[in-house]
Amino acid sequence: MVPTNSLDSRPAAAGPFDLEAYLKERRPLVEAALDQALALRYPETLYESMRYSLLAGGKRLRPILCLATCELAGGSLAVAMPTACALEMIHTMSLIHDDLPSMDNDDYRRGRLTNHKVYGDDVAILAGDALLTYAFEHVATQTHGADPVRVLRVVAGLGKAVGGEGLVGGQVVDLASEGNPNVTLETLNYIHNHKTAALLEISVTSGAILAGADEEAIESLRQYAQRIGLAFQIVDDILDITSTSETLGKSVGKDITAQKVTYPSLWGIEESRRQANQLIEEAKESLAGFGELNRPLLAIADYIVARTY
Ligand code: DMA
Ligand SMILES: C=C(C)CCOP(=O)(O)OP(=O)(O)O
Repeated sequence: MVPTNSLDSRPAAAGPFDLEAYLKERRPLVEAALDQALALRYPETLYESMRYSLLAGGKRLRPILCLATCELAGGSLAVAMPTACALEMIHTMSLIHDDLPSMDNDDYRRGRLTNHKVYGDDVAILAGDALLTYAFEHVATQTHGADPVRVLRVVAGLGKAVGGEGLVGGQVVDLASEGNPNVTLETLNYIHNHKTAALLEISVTSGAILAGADEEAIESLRQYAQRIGLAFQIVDDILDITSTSETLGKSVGKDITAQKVTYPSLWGIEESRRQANQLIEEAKESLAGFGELNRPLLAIADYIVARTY
C-alpha cells in the first residue's frame, strides 16, 4: 500500500525519531494559526471567552495528527491547517461544555479556571456554540488548494464525529451511566469510542483525505486512530486516579466521586495499562504499509500511553 503522492523517494531518516523536537516545532505553528483564525471582535465578551479557552494551551494533539497525516500522504501543512484549527475549536467546545455545572461541573481546565467560572454559564454555552459553528465555516472558507470534494468529505466527517453518532452521543451515554455500577464493558466501549475516539479518528483521517490519499491508506489510518483513541481514554481514566491536579491542570479523582465505571474500575490499573499498551501496538501495526513516513504517527502512538498529562 502506497499513499498517493508518495514521498518514498526521500532518503530514509536515520536514528530514533525525536518526538519532543517535533511537538516543539508543531505546537507553536498551531498556536499561531489558532490565534490568527479567531481575532477579537464585537461582541468582545463572546470572543474573549472563545479565545480564553481556545488559546489556553493543551497538547494540541488533534491538529498535530491532522497535519501529520496530510504530510504523510504528500500534502502541505497549509492545506491541512484550517482543518487542524477546526479540530481544536471543536475539541475546545467539548471541554467548555463538559465542564459546565450541568455536566461534569469542573472548576479547572488546562491549568486555569473553567470558561463558565470566568464568563458565566450563559456565555460559556454560547462560546462553545460559536466555536463549533465557526469550525465548519473556517474549513469551508479557508481551505485552499484541495479538491472541493475532499473538503466536503472532511466537513461531513467532522459533523458525524461530533454529533449524535459521535462525541455528543458518547457524552449522553456517559452522563446517563454516572452512578450506575452495572455499566457493561460494551457500554463503556461505546462511550469511549464515541466521546473520545470519533474526534481522534477524523483528526487522523482528515489530513490524509485533504492530501488525496487512496482508500486503502485512509482505512489503515482509521484503524490506527480507533486504537489510539480508545487507548487515549483508558490512559485518561488511569491519570484521573494516579496523577495530580497540578500536573493535569484539571481536577482529579472525578470518576470515583461521580461513581463512574471506567476501565481501571473494571480491570484495575495494571491491567488497564496493559490493554492500552496492546492497543498501541495494534495501532502501530496498522501503519506498516507507510514505510519511513509513519515515524511521527508511531511516536505519537507511544506518547499517548507514556504521557503524564
Ligand atoms: C471528556 O471526557 C470528553 C469530552 C468529549 C470533553 P472526560 O470527562 O472523561 O474528560 P476530562 O477528564 O478531561 O473531563
Ligand atoms: C477527550 C478527553 C479525554 C478530554 C481531554 O482531552 P486532552 O487530554 O487532549 O486535552 P488537552 O490536552 O487538549 O487539554
